[in-house]
Amino acid sequence: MVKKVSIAVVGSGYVGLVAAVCFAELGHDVICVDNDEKKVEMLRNGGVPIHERFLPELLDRHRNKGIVFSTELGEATRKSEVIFIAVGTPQSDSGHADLSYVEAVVSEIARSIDSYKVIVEKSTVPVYTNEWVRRVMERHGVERGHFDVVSNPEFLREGTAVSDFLHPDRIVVGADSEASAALLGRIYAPITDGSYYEREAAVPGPLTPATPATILYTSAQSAEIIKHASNAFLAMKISFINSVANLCEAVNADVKEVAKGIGLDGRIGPKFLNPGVGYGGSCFPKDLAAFRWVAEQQGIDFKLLAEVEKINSVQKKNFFNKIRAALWTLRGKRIAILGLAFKGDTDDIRDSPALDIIKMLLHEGCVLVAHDPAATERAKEVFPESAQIRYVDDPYSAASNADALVILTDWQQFADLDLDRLNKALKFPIIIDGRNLYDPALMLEKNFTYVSVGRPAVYPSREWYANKRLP
Ligand SMILES: NC(=O)C1=CN([C@@H]2O[C@H](COP(=O)(O)OP(=O)(O)OC[C@H]3O[C@@H](n4cnc5c(N)ncnc54)[C@H](O)[C@@H]3O)[C@@H](O)[C@H]2O)C=CC1
Ligand SMILES: O=C(O)[C@H]1O[C@H](OP(=O)(O)OP(=O)(O)OC[C@H]2O[C@@H](n3ccc(=O)[nH]c3=O)[C@H](O)[C@@H]2O)[C@H](O)[C@@H](O)[C@@H]1O
Repeated sequence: MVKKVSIAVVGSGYVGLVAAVCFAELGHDVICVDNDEKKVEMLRNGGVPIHERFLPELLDRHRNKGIVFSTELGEATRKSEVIFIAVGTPQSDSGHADLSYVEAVVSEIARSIDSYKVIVEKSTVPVYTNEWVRRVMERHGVERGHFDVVSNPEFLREGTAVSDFLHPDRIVVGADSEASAALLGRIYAPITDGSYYEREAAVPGPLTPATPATILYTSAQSAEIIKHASNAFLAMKISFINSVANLCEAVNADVKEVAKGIGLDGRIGPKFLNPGVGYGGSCFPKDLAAFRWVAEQQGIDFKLLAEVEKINSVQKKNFFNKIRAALWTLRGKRIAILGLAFKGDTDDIRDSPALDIIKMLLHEGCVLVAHDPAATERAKEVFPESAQIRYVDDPYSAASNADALVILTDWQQFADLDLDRLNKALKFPIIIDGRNLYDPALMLEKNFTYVSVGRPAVYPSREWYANKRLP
């Protein structure tokens, strides 16, 4: 039997909405608050603002039962035992995290509080934010005994957010009081005691009743550092393999083989060793900058982080140069673009490397025809349709009569394309693949010029060219 906790989640973005729905799925009573009235209206009326697997089903299951949507933070504060803050913490001009949204929420909580509350940092924040939250509460006249502050960072990935949330590698709870640690323990109990995984309609994932989720209790500062250090480490792994990929290209080695060989070492592991067009998204770039700032503030020169960022930025330029090298000149060339989102399975284009590369191509005077299974509408807000860029509904229309096709996002749909159809659709069968979705040997067999990342390029044979009458 779940011991219900009444929870307010502030922010209905990727993290807030997924957390709120998952807390309802775990049996708690949730009020999800956002100050964006349109979004709240949409959520109340059955809309789903983000592309995330399992989210529509869970929303249907819990809407107006376990979860309600509201714009009233004061009321939600009074009705809840625990308030999770999941608003944005974007990068400011000087690199550090802009915590003004967090501060605004804390001030509102302080103005509304009427009994003991646990305030939880769910947003990614720099170390000592927990201390600042306490100070803001006190400045508003709330006594320390009336609240606790906990850091409970979120590790979900977009695209697999619901399943990540309900099947986490770990739950980190940075609590400085026993009462608040116990309350957080109660919230996550169904997944730490395994009872959730016994349920018939439980969201599937790797955890089972016998191997439930692990909860790690730390100090608030440690929890804050764990979040930044985790993202920085993952970004470092990507920049590392991108550098190895560049070396592989220079010596005719295959980075896929190399990554497999490295990843089989249990101390390294196989994940996050896919080279590509550089990492993007709303988190790695901003969290790396924020972590670097945190280190700087403490007088620590964490040079490695700057190098990770530099490698990432150069990787995008390297890939653009590959496109140029494959096409010789770019002005007026018609290029099919597959992928706009920062990675597959999401409609999120924030800090998408695809958009950076599109910008470079447009700057060179290319004519682009782009397709993405979910992110097109968002991309149109950045690059509105014009004589230079059009958006189409399927990959083959994008390829039709194009001088080359460029793959920028790792959607499974792009890995499953009919290569014969694609070859016929393109004016020249040239693919520059920033996500290594195809086996070069197969591409050779299918008569493509195929350039990928960290692997030898392949070119159709002379006989094939001789038999093909070029348009
Ligand atoms: N997107 C992701 O995959 C992950 C994000 N995070 C962190 O979680 C935090 C939130 O990220 P996202 O969900 O991506 O942000 P988001 O930008 O998608 O959503 C933030 C939401 O907060 C709302 N909001 C802002 N101020 C508010 C206020 N005063 N009252 C009520 N609502 C308010 C906004 O209207 C928006 O709906 C960030 O710190 C991020 O670094 C952590 C793990 C994963
Ligand atoms: O703090 C956050 O917001 C989240 O940031 C990342 O999640 P996310 O940004 O959703 O996506 P990832 O799957 O980590 O991918 C990030 C970027 O790295 C790229 N990537 C990833 C893996 C890889 O091997 N190679 C690679 O280039 C992706 O294409 C994407 O552009 C982390 O993986 C989450 O644990 C974390 O909670």
